Amino acid sequence: MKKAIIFGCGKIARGFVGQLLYLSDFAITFVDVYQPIIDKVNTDKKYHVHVLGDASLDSVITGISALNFNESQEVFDAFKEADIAFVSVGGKNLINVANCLSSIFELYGIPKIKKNIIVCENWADAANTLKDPLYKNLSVENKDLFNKYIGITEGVLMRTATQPDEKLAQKYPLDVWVQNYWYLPIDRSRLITDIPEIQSIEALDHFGNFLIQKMYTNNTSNAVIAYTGYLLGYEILAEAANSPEISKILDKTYKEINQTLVAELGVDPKDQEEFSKRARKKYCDWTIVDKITRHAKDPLRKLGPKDRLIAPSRMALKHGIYPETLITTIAEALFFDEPTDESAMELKKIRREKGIEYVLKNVCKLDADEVLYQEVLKAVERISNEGLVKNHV
Ligand SMILES: NC(=O)C1=CN([C@@H]2O[C@H](COP(=O)(O)OP(=O)(O)OC[C@H]3O[C@@H](n4cnc5c(N)ncnc54)[C@H](O)[C@@H]3O)[C@@H](O)[C@H]2O)C=CC1
Ligand SMILES: O=P(O)(O)OC[C@H]1O[C@](O)(CO)[C@@H](O)[C@@H]1O
Repeated sequence: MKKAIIFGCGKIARGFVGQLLYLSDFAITFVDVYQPIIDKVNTDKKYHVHVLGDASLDSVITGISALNFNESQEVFDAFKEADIAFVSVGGKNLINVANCLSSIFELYGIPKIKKNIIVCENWADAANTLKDPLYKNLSVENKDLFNKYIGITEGVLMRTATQPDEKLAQKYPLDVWVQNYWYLPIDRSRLITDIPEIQSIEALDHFGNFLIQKMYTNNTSNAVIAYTGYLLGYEILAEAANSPEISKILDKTYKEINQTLVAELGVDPKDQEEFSKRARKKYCDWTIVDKITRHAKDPLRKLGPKDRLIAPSRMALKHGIYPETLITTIAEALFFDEPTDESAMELKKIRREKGIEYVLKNVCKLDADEVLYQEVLKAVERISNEGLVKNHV
């Protein structure tokens, strides 16, 4: 049996990468930092992936075990034995994975067997975000070995792995409810050796800016639906996406996005239009019952300069396109104050104590004299006058 190691044991690790590996006959070792999930994997030794809308495609995943990242010798052994490695921990945690891995390599060396690590995150420049700090911390000798034996590449995640309601999550903590979508393209150019055959994973020769195109189409429009939907009082993403108010906004959003990405990335206009239609269809899909609060979660990350709102808005303005709905969404995201979301509570605290302009400068990293900064301030005033944020100030 082939072996894989997955850093992260969350919804995408278990519910997407894990299912593809299981169906391709791999034994899987998950490595996480959250002990309860590790214990649960090791006790139950199986979990169920529920494919929304078609239960005949469900899998009961077996052949699994889990480690804590602090079990360094065991993590090293599992990495050494693995035919392939994946990472899916949330982009902002990649630095932590990089530090853990470089410490492990410094302790036990770099296995002299060519191996690829596939980074699976919604994060601009995901592969380098892991690779650069990992590499920097290695000794000269290990840097040489790393260059010879380790490839770090990235994939584009287009399957949604939903957040189940509390009762289900408590009863079946390892199970995952996922979109009926399977394709996982990765960038071939950064592989150090061929990858083993895995169902639905394809190494693309012309990967280029695919991750950026996906993030600034799917995740950008997802943010429009989520932050607007939250302020309008919707709970489920598909309800918001299909609502008359948000449908109208989305007509404009996809135009803004498509024009921007055609200008910035040089992608084919027809392809980009089709790509954006698929994104819209996905978020309007009633079979994917998923909470707005999950999609809007972590606004401090999502308002960052390289993330789904600020970066494409800047690109649009640079090309003379006015991203009206993206600007409004930035303003709305500033008021996402879901009490169960730590990042939202932190944002609210900063906003209340230091003001909107402070957030724009320090979270979004906007300059006070740039157009986007001024336009977001106008949008904040507009949505405040419209009464949209009256319960969220
Ligand atoms: N859930 C979804 O529908 C989709 C998620 N994504 C992206 O996939 C990534 C993972 O998302 P989810 O699986 O939904 O998140 P999740 O929150 O369900 O799982 C993340 C897991 O990583 C673990 N973790 C955090 N720091 C770690 C570290 N230093 N070392 C090892 N494990 C660590 C956490 O304990 C958790 O188990 C994110 O970048 C997300 O943006 C992309 C497309 C769809
Ligand atoms: O936490 P993030 O970055 O929004 O990642 C999860 C999102 O990615 C998506 O798959 C978008 O492609 C959404 O369905 C999901 O909300």
